[in-house]
Amino acid sequence: MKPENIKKYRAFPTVDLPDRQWPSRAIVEAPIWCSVDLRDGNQALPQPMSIEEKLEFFQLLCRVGFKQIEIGFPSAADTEFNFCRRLIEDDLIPEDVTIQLLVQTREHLICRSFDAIRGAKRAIVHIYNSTSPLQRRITFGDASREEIKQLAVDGAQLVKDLAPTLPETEIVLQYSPESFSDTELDFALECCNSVIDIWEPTPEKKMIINLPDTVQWTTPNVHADMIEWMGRNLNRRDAVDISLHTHNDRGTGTAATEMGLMAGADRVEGTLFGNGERTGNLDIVNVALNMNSHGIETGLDFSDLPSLIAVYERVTRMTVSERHPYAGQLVFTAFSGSHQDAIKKGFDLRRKELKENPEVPWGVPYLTIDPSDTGRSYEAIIRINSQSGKGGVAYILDREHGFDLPKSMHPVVGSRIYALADELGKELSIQEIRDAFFQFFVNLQEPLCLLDYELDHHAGQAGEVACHANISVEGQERKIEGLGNGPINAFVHALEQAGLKDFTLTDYRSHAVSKGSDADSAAYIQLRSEEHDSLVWGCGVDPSIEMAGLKALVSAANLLRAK
Ligand SMILES: CC(=O)SCCNC(=O)CCNC(=O)[C@H](O)C(C)(C)COP(=O)(O)OP(=O)(O)OC[C@H]1O[C@@H](n2cnc3c(N)ncnc32)[C@H](O)[C@@H]1OP(=O)(O)O
Ligand SMILES: CC(C)C(=O)C(=O)O
Ligand SMILES: [Mg+2]
Repeated sequence: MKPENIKKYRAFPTVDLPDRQWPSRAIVEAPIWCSVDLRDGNQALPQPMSIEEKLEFFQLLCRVGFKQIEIGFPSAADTEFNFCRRLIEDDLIPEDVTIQLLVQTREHLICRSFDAIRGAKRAIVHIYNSTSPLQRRITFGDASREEIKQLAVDGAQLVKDLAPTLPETEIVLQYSPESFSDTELDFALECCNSVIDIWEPTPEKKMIINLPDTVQWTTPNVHADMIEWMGRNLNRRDAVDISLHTHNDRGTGTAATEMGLMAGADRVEGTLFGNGERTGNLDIVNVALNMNSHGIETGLDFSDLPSLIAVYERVTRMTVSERHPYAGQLVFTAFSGSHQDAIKKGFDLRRKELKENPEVPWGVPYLTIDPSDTGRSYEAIIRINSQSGKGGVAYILDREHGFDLPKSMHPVVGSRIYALADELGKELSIQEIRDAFFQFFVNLQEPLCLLDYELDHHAGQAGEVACHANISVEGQERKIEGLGNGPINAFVHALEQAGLKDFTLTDYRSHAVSKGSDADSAAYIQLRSEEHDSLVWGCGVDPSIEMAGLKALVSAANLLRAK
């Protein structure tokens, strides 16, 4: 903003609460959760959900484990009303789930809402009126505090009067001093206490006081102070569940909710992935998974985020951004080399430690949780572009293609492959990484090519093997033979006899390839150039472990010649 424009804004007042307790408290248990996807989320969609879409979303919320679900604003529109009727008439509300509806403290709207819930076993009737000075002055045309409090009182009284007309329905009252976030605390308290006094809740039959961070005007610590102050001063505190309802205007919905819980709130309203007015409601997935990541059970099952996202994106026509906490496509993905190195080492060590102790606590650098706990596959964790490192390339070749490269081979393979990504100016797919590995290191046949070979295991002195091989060198076929204490040594000897050995074999590994359609073996051979004192690694892949070794040697010899 330009300085002259900033002058029109004012600092937000803080709360005088020198003995505040919340900063030294920790979250140790989950709150009561209430999804407001079908109301606050829905009311903010360019194209609100149809009845069928709301129904699919409702069933999804039930599967996740929500026991309280705000299903809409039935007095607002026929779709909303009919959705509520559909749930009740088709008996679609699970026994342990309570529906909640929202309604302004206006008589005709409350009456219509009662028509909507007729026949329900239990319903939370959520009434609200705006209370802030801004709304009193602007929305309600300079209404006095008394007039605004009266809206709350009249609304609560009407709900109390109507409740006995639905004897089969247990009515729970919820009151929101809407715009609580910029309401004077003493006035918010006055409105809430008036409603509590009318409803007369008991610890056995509680009511809900929802304190909405309708528009976030200030920092989350002030929100927490406000919640702690209200908790200390509300009438019948033991008969009231204090509920949080944060939005995200300052990008601090999650922080405000977590601090609000530390400040004593009992309940949290929010939506999946933070859909809702403007910057959205609190993202419940975020808060619940934050709790899981500290070892707290929440009663909400977010173990398959990809399938949740698929339904959410289809029915709301919103998208989950790539950087969205826990849910975004890229939030567990490392492109950069140093992160990949640490993650690969973390996973390797974890695999080892788990064998000794299946309960070993989570601890992988850069990953606050195990991505597989939210249904994310490991393949997305490390992706390769020009910023990547050897560890990342080795991880993909191992995890995705089954090639467990010797550690000293990582630098040469890594640098060759991320240089290719740089050259192409793009991320390499898993298949492209395999193709590049094969192109540069595996079964190389130029200029030296092993056409076929035979081994005689009873040749020479005890234990020696004779190798008779047909090779071609720059297109010229030759027959060569040699003796050694194994096939590779015998082949090396054959090359030496033919004047083709200008190297020393310095390392050799092999293993069965655990991925892929064919059962293959992979062998890795390191050669040192006798002339240039340089080292190269080559790889051979073949169904026969013997042939894989010979191919690895030929690949390495070819790489040495290309130096
Ligand atoms: C922060 C939140 O998310 S609050 C929830 C917001 N959600 C929605 O509004 C979605 C559903 N709403 C609707 O469909 C409509 O607004 C309805 C059906 C509820 C009401 O429709 P209408 O009466 O046609 O229009 P509208 O909402 O503009 O009504 C505004 C009037 O209600 C008054 N009003 C607003 N809230 C309240 C309240 N809680 N108690 C009493 N009066 C209220 C306003 O002061 C205004 O009065 P005025 O006409 O004398 O100026
Ligand atoms: C109706 C209330 C709870 C609301 O959605 C808000 O204040 O944000
Ligand atoms: Mg809201």
